[in-house]
Amino acid sequence: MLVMTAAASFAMATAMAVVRPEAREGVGLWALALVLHGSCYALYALRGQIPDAASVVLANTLLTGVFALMLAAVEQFHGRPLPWWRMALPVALGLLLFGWFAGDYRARQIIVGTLGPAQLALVLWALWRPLAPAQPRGAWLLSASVLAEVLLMLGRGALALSRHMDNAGLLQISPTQAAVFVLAFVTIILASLGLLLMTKDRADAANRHLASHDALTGLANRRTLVQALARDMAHAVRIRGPYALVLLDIDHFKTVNDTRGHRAGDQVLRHVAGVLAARLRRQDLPGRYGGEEFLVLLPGTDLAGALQVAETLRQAVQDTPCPQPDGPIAVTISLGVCAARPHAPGCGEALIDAADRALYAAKQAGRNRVQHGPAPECPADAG
Ligand SMILES: Nc1nc2c(ncn2[C@@H]2O[C@H](COP(=O)(O)OP(=O)(O)OP(=O)(O)O)[C@@H](O)[C@H]2O)c(=O)[nH]1
Repeated sequence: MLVMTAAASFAMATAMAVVRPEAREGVGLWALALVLHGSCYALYALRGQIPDAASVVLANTLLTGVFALMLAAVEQFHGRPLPWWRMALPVALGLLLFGWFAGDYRARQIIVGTLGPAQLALVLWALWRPLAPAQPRGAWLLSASVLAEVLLMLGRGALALSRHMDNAGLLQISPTQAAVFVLAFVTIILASLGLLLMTKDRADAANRHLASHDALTGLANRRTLVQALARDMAHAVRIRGPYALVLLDIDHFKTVNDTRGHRAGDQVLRHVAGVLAARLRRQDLPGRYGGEEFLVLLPGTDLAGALQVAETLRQAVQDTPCPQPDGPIAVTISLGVCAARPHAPGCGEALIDAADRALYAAKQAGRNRVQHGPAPECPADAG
């Protein structure tokens, strides 16, 4: 069983190194912990055949190193590097105690039963603080495994303390000992899968965000806007409620690119996105519709409300120049507004076309202004 646990640890470490070779989210540190874990159990298995300094002192000290690396891995997952001394401290303490009590199996069980749970409690603390991971299923699996290991070590420590454990040693075959090794085998695998699941869930969430948001401004991208509009239309048709759109475009943006450079142009786009997002209600959805054009969806808003929102946005952009190292860039926007009480799902496209025409009118009228058009005719067959 000891050899199997060692082999499983090495195999799991290899799998983790292969599955996520970038190893930036604690996976590399966790794989290293598994290598130490495998080495520790390999040394346990050689008890009696190699000097006790290796099979007792080194093996048990390696176990404190395993838990220290697990803590470092979880901290790294959360983007908090663990100072080296916090890793070294329990290892140094372990080396001292296991060296001192090298000949006393019961005393060593008491040390493992106190130092190990204390280290693993820190792992759990680091895992859930200050906030639970957004997708907690991997963290739950890891926590349950770590908790089982903690209970196991506490139980063995308590048995040793109450002298209900004879001093025969690690390789004594007993049902308790066998259960302990099976549980240790299972928990290390489940805990490792828990961490892998955490990194996978995080990567999936990042991919979903990438697919639905504009990489430059962080706002919703065109695809998300179109999907949200279709969903909103169905809702607005059902409740026969008002719905409005604002299509806006940065004025003379080409001049910004030409005179201040493309990088400054990108910063102006980010800046305008920030101003829009800061001024809107939670239920409104601003997004980048293309190039230097933004679309704002305003559910439950009539024309008067939409004109008010558009004017607030225009004023806010005008009042907030984009800060740059070589001097702020004054920015203005032109806005086209359209509102309707949609009666057919196909009204969304008609609304965008109408807002586009209003935006064109705003540009023609001199820019830095809001224009609105009449409520559009929706496709007759769509409702
Ligand atoms: N920096 C940067 N520029 C972009 C991006 N997307 C589009 N553009 C530029 O936006 C500019 C749009 O220019 P035009 O369509 O002529 O519009 P404009 O200069 O704003 O003029 P008006 O809209 O009529 O006021 C072009 O120069 C595009 O290259 C981007 O992601 N980053």
